[in-house]
Amino acid sequence: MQALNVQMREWLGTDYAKYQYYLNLLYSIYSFPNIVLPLVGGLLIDRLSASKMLMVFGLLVCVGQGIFAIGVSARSIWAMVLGRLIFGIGGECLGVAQAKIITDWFKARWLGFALGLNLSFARIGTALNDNISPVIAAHRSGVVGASWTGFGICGLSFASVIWLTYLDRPESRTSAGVRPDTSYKRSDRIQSKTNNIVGRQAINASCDSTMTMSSDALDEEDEIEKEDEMAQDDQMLCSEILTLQPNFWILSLCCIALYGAVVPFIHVSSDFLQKKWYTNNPTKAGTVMVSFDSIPDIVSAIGSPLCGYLVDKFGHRARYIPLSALLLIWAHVQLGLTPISPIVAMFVLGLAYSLFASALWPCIPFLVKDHQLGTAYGLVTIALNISLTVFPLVVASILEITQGSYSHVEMLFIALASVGLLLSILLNVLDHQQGGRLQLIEEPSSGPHHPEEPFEGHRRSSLSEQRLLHDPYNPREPGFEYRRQRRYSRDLLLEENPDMEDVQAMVTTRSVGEGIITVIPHRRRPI
Ligand SMILES: C[C@H](NC(=O)[C@@H](N)CCCCN)C(=O)O
Repeated sequence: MQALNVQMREWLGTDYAKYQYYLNLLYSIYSFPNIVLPLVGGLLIDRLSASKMLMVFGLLVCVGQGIFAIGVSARSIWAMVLGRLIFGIGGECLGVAQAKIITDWFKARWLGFALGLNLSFARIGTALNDNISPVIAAHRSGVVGASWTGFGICGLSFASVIWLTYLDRPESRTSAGVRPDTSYKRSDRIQSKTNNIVGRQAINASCDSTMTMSSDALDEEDEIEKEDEMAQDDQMLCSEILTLQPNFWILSLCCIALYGAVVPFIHVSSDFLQKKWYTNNPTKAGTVMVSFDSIPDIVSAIGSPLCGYLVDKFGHRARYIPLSALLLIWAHVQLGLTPISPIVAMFVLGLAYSLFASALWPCIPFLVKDHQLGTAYGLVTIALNISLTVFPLVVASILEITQGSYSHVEMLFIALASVGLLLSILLNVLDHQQGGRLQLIEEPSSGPHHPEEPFEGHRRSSLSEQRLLHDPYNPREPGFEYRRQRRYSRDLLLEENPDMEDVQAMVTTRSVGEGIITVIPHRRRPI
């Protein structure tokens, strides 16, 4: 929207004041419903399935952009508003579903890098939109052409949603050892429970059964049944939101403060930079500002996957957050209170943006249980949208009251970054007291898996870090099912030619009907 500012106003034929009202309305209508709806989206993702919901949200994005483009073609502001409303609901919930799927697949390794790469594509999209939309609009087709180009891109995005849904199907998850999606797990569990019951009845009923069960195997079966019962309870309930740990809520507050110190600034940065540095040189401002505006997004497009990689490699993810808050304070002090050229400060801002976004989102899976992930991402997305709704309005009010004084606006951003700094220090202190879960290293596994290893994947962790892991064999611990599956598939894969006898030693087989057996992977216990 901002990219097409002038051209859109000319196309709609409205005066400056009315257009500013429309522009704010189009932005607010995107964020406002997302103060609540990502929670609904997240709960649906946890209770149904991330890839099914991804399809729904992807469709909403296409429908929303289609209605918006129709509105632009017909010069109907209300159709444009409706389009943005639907686009916003779809877009933000789509982000929640994406994060959930990425976490499911990369939780044990490369999570920071994978989430960072996802952020990188969002930033590239923003930078391309900022720079290419005005060029398209400057040609014969104008803003109508630019809006329909946007619709075409949403169509391409929907095609990749379909592809992703295919890649993320239950069988691929199972064969890759990835935690199955909720709806599949539930039907699968009902089936396996039925099989267990049938198997047990068959064994109990036939004294002459050729299959005898050792007492160990019977214990194992009892444990599996107990796990099944416990897992039945592991459906995300709304009431569980209140039981999420304080560190999760502090992280959400960090999200409000830090995004609030970056995104609303990017929205006004073009005007600010022109007023402060290029007042007497509008031509230079006109040519330079496009790229200046995009510096934080471009730096973040490159920086986010790199920072994500650092987080994966060296851990300490929560420590990057106060560091990024310090960088934000530096950038805003330099921009707001000094006459030094803004280029360096804009780079620093982009670096901080990369750093906190790629550290903050990968913290979430370390703070909630697996079945709460969608809801947790939804809640942090709500925090993000509170920030994106409230602070642009605060910036607009400050500009109105101070008659356009950007020094006062910069004071707001410095204050937000400082609040982010304090909150992130508090997060680190609390996390340290609880054993440092947020600082763990998740490293790509390479060598063989040792049976005594207490957690899935190879990881360099200090003793204090390991102490907090409690019992990784406890079905109530976050990621239990995931770890069991990973152990099982890794054990099979590590054998170049898995010998059937070895495989049999890892599983219990049950005859549950004529010609039908169930295979239950054994739980490995630490030696
Ligand atoms: C994760 C976070 N998401 C957002 O800020 C969303 N509002 C979508 C932004 C899409 C890019 N303009 C982020 O991108 O850091």
